[in-house]
Amino acid sequence: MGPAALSRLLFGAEPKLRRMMYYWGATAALYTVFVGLLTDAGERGLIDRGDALGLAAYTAAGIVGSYLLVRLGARFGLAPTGAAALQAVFGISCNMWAYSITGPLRGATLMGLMVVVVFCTFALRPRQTLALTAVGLAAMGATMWWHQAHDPLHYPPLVEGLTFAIMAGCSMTVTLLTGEASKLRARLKAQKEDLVTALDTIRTLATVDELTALSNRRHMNEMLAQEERRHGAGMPGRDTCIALLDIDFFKQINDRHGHATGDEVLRSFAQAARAELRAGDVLARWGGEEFLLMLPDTEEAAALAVVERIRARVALLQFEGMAPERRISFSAGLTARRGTEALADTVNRADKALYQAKSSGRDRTVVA
Ligand SMILES: Nc1nc2c(ncn2[C@@H]2O[C@H](COP(=O)(O)OP(=O)(O)OP(=O)(O)O)[C@@H](O)[C@H]2O)c(=O)[nH]1
Repeated sequence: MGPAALSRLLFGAEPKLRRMMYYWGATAALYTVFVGLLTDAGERGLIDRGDALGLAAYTAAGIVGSYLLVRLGARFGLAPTGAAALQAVFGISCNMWAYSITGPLRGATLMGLMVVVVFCTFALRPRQTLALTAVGLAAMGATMWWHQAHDPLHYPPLVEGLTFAIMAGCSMTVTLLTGEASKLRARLKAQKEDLVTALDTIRTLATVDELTALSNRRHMNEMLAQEERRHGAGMPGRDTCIALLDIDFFKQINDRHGHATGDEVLRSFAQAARAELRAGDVLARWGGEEFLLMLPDTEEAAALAVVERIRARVALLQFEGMAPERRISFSAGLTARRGTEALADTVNRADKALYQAKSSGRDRTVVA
């Protein structure tokens, strides 16, 4: 099994789960350092060795338990927030235990509570973090109270009281500050999502014709340049055909039936033409009632067949308010790219052919 497969097995493949596993790894490393220090203090006789080993075993079991909780929790319906809250409660219990066995070092163990608070801000909402901080303070307060009541010689009430007040002040401040940071992060995330949506809209506006949903002229120019690059890059060059299609007597349609019907004709024309194209063909609205069709890797005869298929389909279109015998027709100029000429020159030739189609009676395709 390769390292990637092993990592997937241990930490899952889903990005959110992997992030939670990463937090687990970081906290596990921190616990290991704490436990290592406490065990060392036990070896040096600063604290009871048996107590230190007991806490080390409890922490090790907690690390394994947390791993299973995060890795497998989702399978049993446990939300990541639930897993994080349980880990935080475990962290608080470690803190209570550490405070109780570390004698003169106990003040330093209170730093652990800060770690729990900061950990929560990554996985929980600010209110939930505040609630867990309150639980942590209550738990530590109870621990301190119990010790000063049962062993006032080693846990002087005044020292315990002051220590508690300092700890409560600090952890509340940290909770509130990290809460603000969380809100800021959430705001940034929302802004990022808004920007992505706005960018999507801008991209659509820049490339799509609003009325027909075809590519617009700007996008078509990009596609022409891309097609030029494709051939320029030494790809086996087959024919690229360009056709310009222009609806006949469109002004009449607008004048007689209104602009809305004119728009409807444009939309239906686009839909009908698109239905006859392959995936690689590109149809764009080139101007008012003029459309540019690019057919890559297509011989002239095949391109002509496509344009005539479009003509047959367009002729079947019917519009409300228009007599059934009033057919929509279009004129077209079609040409194949010659050698390595710029596609702009091919388009110009198609334009001239279109002009000929118009002047020789319309409803026809002239091949240049
Ligand atoms: N409804 C509608 N009309 C448009 C749109 N864009 C351009 N037009 C109209 O299309 C008409 C084009 O008219 P002409 O260029 O004279 O062409 P034609 O009437 O089709 O004549 P031939 O091309 O010579 O057959 C103009 O009246 C434009 O106002 C649009 O988006 N919607």
